[in-house]
Amino acid sequence: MDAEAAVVGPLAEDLRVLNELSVVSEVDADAVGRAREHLEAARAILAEKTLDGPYGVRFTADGRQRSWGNAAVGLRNPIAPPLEFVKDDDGTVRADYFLRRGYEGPPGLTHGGISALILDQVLGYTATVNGCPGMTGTLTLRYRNPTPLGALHAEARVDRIEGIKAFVVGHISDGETVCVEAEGVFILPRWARERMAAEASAVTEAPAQD
Ligand SMILES: CCCCC/C=C\C/C=C\C/C=C\C/C=C\CCCC(=O)SCCNC(=O)CCNC(=O)[C@H](O)C(C)(C)COP(=O)(O)OP(=O)(O)OC[C@H]1O[C@@H](n2cnc3c(N)ncnc32)[C@H](O)[C@@H]1OP(=O)(O)O
Repeated sequence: MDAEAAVVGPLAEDLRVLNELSVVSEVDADAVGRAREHLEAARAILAEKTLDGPYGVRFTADGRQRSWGNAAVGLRNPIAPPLEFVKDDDGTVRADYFLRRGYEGPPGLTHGGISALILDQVLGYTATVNGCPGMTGTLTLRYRNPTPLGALHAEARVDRIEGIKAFVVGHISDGETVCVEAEGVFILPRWARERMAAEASAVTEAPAQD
């Protein structure tokens, strides 16, 4: 982990814990007030210097990609569980992750929208690392069984690629039972196709070099 990650990663992790405590803490009103005074002090320090816009995608000096603001995988983003992906030799992508009690939807269970967030990211990443990056065009979910909170597993594989479209399938399980199944169509957008075509023709038309 690089030096910046070692500083900002633990901040996001602290905020994940605070998010859960906001839901489950049973301390009295006086204690809540005291906690908020500390949070106000932290807010003032962190707000001293900020980006003007979203984090976006950044690159390190050696070319590694940082999606640190991403709501599913972002190292800096306390909303992100976060997910960490492993890619198998056959192109399958897997993630073991843990959902704290702040991700609740139905009582005691994972919110269905959170499962959609996770599957969108897992399937989209799978398309990208299998050579067909794209925006989510359509994401179809089947909520087969209730999804618990806690330790969960997601995985995805490319079903087929048709030109600019990757058809990806995947699921979330609790280790034993498949809870949510997903199918996604990921499409290389027109603007990206046009940019790539322009770059290809610029290379073709470049004068020969001695
Ligand atoms: C070098 C550049 C690389 C560029 C990479 C670009 C993106 C990569 C982004 C991230 C990758 C990184 C990691 C992955 C992680 C993240 C996963 C989360 C991703 C998201 O969270 S992302 C947010 C939600 N997502 C949107 O915000 C999309 C909004 N929307 C649009 O940006 C356009 O709407 C788009 C691009 C979908 C299509 O636009 P377009 O102009 O390219 O489409 P066009 O009309 O040319 O159709 C071309 C062919 O796609 C078919 N088609 C069109 N729309 C369809 C649809 N909705 N469903 C199924 N098929 C569809 C047509 O039927 C035709 O098919 P056919 O050729 O067979 O006739």
